[in-house]
Amino acid sequence: MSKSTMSIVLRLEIQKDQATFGEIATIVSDAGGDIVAIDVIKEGQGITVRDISININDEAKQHRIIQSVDNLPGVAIKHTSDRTFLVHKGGKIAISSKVQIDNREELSRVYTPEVARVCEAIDEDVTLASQFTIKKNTVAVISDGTAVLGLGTIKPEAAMPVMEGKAMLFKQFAGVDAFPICIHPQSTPEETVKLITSLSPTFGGINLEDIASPACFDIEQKLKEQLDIPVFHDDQHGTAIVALAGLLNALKIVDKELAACKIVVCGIGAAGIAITNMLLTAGAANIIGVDVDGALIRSSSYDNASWNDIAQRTNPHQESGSLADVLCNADIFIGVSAPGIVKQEQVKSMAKDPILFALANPHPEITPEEAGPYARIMATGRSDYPNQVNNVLCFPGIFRGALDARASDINEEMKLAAAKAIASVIKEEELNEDYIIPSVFNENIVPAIRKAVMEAAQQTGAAKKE
Ligand SMILES: NC(=O)C1=CN([C@@H]2O[C@H](COP(=O)(O)OP(=O)(O)OC[C@H]3O[C@@H](n4cnc5c(N)ncnc54)[C@H](O)[C@@H]3O)[C@@H](O)[C@H]2O)C=CC1
Ligand SMILES: CC(=O)C(=O)O
Ligand SMILES: [Mg+2]
Repeated sequence: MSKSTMSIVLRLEIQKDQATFGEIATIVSDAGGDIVAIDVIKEGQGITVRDISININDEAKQHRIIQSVDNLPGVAIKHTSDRTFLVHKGGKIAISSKVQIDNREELSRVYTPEVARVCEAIDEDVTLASQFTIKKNTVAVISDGTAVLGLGTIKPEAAMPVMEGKAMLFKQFAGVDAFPICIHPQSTPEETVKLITSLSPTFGGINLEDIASPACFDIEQKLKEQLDIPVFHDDQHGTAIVALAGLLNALKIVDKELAACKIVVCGIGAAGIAITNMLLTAGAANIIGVDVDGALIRSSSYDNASWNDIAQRTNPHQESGSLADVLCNADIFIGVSAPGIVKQEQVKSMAKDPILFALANPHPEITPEEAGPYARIMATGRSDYPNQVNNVLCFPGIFRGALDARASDINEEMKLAAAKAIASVIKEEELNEDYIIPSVFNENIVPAIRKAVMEAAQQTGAAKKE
C-alpha cells in the first residue's frame, strides 16, 4: 500500500579525496531515504557538486539524513530544497487574459471607452453579468482559516495554500475558474455573512471552505437565504456526498442494507453533522454520533446546539459511553474527528465485515496498515491510499452542474443526485474492497455529477436556465 513521500533535493559539495558518493548513498539509505536522482552540477579539481533527490516518508528521517550527510567529513550541504515547497513557490495559480490586445482599437474595446457600453447594459439588466463577466464561470473559495484540514485555526495567510489547491482542482477537473479568498476571522457569523455578501456580485457561486463549526452552519444558512447564487460549504456537504457515494458501493460488497447497519459517526462538527444528515436522508436508521465526551444521547443536554439536534434524531437505542463502547458490533465507522483515536482492538470488536472511513486529514483516525487485518473495507481522505473519500470528488462537478444550470442554490436533491452519480461511475463488476470510490482522475466523474445535478436543479426549480 502506498504512503505519501516527501522529496528533498540536497546540493552537496564533495571533496573527492575525503568522501565518496557510495558513502553518502549508504548514509541516506541507512537513514531510511531513497535516492531517486543524481545530477552533476559542477566538476572541478578535487571537488564535485551534485544535487541528490531523496524520497523519504517522514520528517524525522529527513532531519536524520541531513544531519548524517552534514557530519560526513569532506561533504558540505550547500542548499536544501523541499519539492513540496518548490511547487508552492509564488503560489500555485495565476490569472490570464482570454484576449490579447495589440493595438489601440482593441484596447478601446476591452477597456475605456467601449467597455462602458457593456457596463451600462449590465446596469440596466443585472442578469447580463452572467453573460458578459467572469461571474458565469467563477466561484469564490472562501475561508477564514478557522478549521483548516485537521490543523484547527491557523492564520488566513496560512490557509491560502489549501484554497489555492482547491482552485486548481476546480479548474483542472471541471473548467471552473475559482478564486481563493482568505479573510480574517470576524467576531460574529453575521459579520462574515456581511463580508461575503459584499463580495458576492463578482461570483457565480460561493464555496465555503474550512470554516469552523458551529459558526459555519449559521454563515452558510444566512448566505443561502440572502444570495441567489449557490452557496455550498464543502467540508459539510462535499464530504457528506462523497461519504454516501463510497458507502453505497461499500455496502454492495458486504451485502448489507444501509437501514440495517449500526453506524458510528465520530466528530460531530461540520463534516460529521452533514454526513449524519445525509445518511438519515438516504435511509440510515441507526446512527450514533460521538464527539469528545462520547456518544451523544437524547437525555443529555449539550452546550453545542447542533449536538442537541443530532442527539434528538439519532441513536435510537440510546447507546451511551465512549467511542470504544459504541464501536462494539458497529457495521460502519465514519471518522471526521482527530488522528489516531481508533485502535485495532476496537476494529476487532466491530460487526462482521466492518467498513471504516477514517477521513480526518492529513492523519486519519486509524491508518489502513493498522486497521487492515480487521477491516473489510477501509477508506481515508488521503491521496496516497486506495479509496480516497475526499470532497475533491464532488466540488468540481457539483459547481459545474450548478453553474451550467444557472442554479440559484445547491439543494438536497442536487446533493443526493451527486452522491448517486459518483457511486455509479464504478460498474458493479468493477467494485472491490480497494475500489469503492472512483479515482479523482476518472474522467467520467465530473460529467456524471454535472448531468445528475443539472437534472435535479431543473426538477426542483433551482435552475434558472432550461
Ligand atoms: N476527507 C475529507 O474530504 C474531509 C475530511 N475532513 C476532516 O475531518 C476532520 C474534521 O473536520 P471538520 O468537520 O471541518 O472540523 P470541525 O472542527 O467542524 O469538527 C471536528 C469535530 O471533531 C471533534 N473531535 C475532536 N477530537 C475528537 C475526538 N478525540 N473524539 C471525538 N471527536 C473529536 C470536535 O470536537 C469537533 O466536533 C478534519 O480532520 C478534516 O481534515 C473534513 C472535511 C473533508
Ligand atoms: C478535504 C478537506 O476539505 C479537508 O480536510 O478540510
Ligand atoms: Mg476543507
